[in-house]
Amino acid sequence: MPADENRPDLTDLDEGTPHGGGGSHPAIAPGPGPRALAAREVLRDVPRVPGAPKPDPVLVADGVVRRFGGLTAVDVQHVEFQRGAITALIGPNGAGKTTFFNLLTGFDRPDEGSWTFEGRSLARVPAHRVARRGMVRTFQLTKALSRLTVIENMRLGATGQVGERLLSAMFRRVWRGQEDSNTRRADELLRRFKLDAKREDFAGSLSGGQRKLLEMARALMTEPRLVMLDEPMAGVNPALTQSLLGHVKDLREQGMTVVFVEHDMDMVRDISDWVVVMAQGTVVAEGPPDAVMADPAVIDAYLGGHHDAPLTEEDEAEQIAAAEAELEREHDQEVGR
Ligand SMILES: Nc1ncnc2c1ncn2[C@@H]1O[C@H](COP(=O)(O)OP(=O)(O)OP(=O)(O)O)[C@@H](O)[C@H]1O
Repeated sequence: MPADENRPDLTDLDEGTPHGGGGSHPAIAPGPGPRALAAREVLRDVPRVPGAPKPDPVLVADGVVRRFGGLTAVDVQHVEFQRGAITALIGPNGAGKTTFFNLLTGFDRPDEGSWTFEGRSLARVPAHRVARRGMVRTFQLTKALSRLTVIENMRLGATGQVGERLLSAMFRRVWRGQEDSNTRRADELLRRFKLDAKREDFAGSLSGGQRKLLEMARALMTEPRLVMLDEPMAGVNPALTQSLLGHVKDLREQGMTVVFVEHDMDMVRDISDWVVVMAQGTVVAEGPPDAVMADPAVIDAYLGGHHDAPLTEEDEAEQIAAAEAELEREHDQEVGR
């Protein structure tokens, strides 16, 4: 996404917003459900440090490194995601969140590292197999998928996930033999996501929010246990925000684990049980939303680490001398010397 769009308001980072209230979005569905309460309770005593062990981790990554030429985009030593919880992965632009998502879900390969889902290694497992094992991610509707109808997109979701171009190319082949049970499931999901009226419309004609709902509904075709959402709020207008948040919370109430990347701090605060913060490829902080957002290390990461350190006397004298010299130069120019 373009830099700076949807960036968190830093003034907002250290102010607690009451659950479900305030912020740029309308209030969301009332009160946390039983699984939300259970997830928060189970995470209550987890140490608030990067790499903290979780009581029941469903996804665990170790030493995952991805370099692009000279740039190390991801260098995650250790991170665990708690089963049944909603975990937000946040961080400034370029922190490596999407790259880390791509690595975990088999859309990209790391230079180093290992990770497991439900105790089984996923290293070198391609994306469509990762999906069949129960871990899916949403991905944006590209032009190719926009030219298919809503129901066609849903049927493709049932195939697991492969590169989008291939997905689109596979469409005709996949279409045959898939009609019955998959279509039933697709129609059920479309009803649940209130997209049934759009069944025969081209996906490209949907609004931003409806596309996000379709992405989520499509990801559920494989009956996953872990759903990874990449910026679910990007491009969603306020009218659909509440519905989207409700659906994400509903995934947790149905027993799924959710990990999402998001810049929208209201959403992060409202629905996350736990927040993992990345900066410059590494995990720099972890904890419950309000604690993380008040953490100086997090604010520092968003500010780029350029906090002013106290000046030494020498530095101060140097700065004053430089400023005086500058003033003198300006004065000389003014008087035409
Ligand atoms: N295919 C690529 N080739 C080269 N550099 C890449 C590639 N993909 C990502 N990068 C670089 O890796 C770094 C991490 O990018 P990534 O998109 O993962 O960050 P992000 O935290 O998801 O950022 P944003 O919040 O802006 O989406 C950035 O410096 C980016 O420019």
